[in-house]
Amino acid sequence: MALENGKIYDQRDYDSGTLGESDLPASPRALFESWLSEAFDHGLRDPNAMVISTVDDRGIPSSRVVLARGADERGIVFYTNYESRKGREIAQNPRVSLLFHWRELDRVVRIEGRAARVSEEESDAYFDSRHPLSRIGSTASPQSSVITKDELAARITALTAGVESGEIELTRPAHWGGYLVVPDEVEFWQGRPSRLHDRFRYRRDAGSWRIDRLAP
Ligand SMILES: Cc1cc2nc3c(=O)[nH]c(=O)nc-3n(C[C@H](O)[C@H](O)[C@H](O)COP(=O)(O)O)c2cc1C
Ligand code: PXP
Repeated sequence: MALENGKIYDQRDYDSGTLGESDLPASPRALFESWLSEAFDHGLRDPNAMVISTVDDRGIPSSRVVLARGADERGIVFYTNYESRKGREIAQNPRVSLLFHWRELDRVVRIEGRAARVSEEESDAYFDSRHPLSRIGSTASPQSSVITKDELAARITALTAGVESGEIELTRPAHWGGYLVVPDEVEFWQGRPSRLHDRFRYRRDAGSWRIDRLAP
């Protein structure tokens, strides 16, 4: 047991690999994609899971896990309820922070950027690809609202009955869709022994990316 008298004892060293100047492409995209592929190849569970932090209009931050569903030349895409806490906060302040932690590889990627809704067509296409029960869940659930178990069950039952009878078509509801996070800053962190980690930060700079090594 690592928890004793309120203190947590665990001093694992990080020694899965290194990251050096010669490993760094000119833009962060290629390195992100190779780290994500390695996380999948390693058989990690939910390698596309990331923490997204938002802030409300008082500057109070909040974080939760979502699944990245796209990574391309534009940035990172994820899907959620636009009326959820995170959706309301993004509407007030589009600045977000993303964090991927692949602990079995001793790697972290931190991304700071702005979130904006993807096109209706892009959201429709992703919604239509989802498991039917996930489509029902995200249509019926007023994510982040206070709700009773009975009320949620009633909403799911009513929607399921409507879909099964053919009265309701399970198309994407207006309250659910994707966000694209366009990065301004990306940090790659590779854990190293004795806490002397390799850290490189990419920042947008006059149309290209400036790269700096950061102290661990
Ligand atoms: C592994 C994992 C993946 C998740 N993926 C998503 C997701 O892609 N979209 C989503 O809305 N919620 C997802 N959730 C649930 C969120 O963590 C969160 O509970 C929900 O989005 C409500 O957050 P909010 O009230 O802060 O807006 C996921 C949770 C976990 C643990
Ligand atoms: C509430 C919620 N919404 C959306 C998702 C992502 O669903 P999908 O795998 O269909 O993209 C999850 C995954 O856990 C979730 O918990």
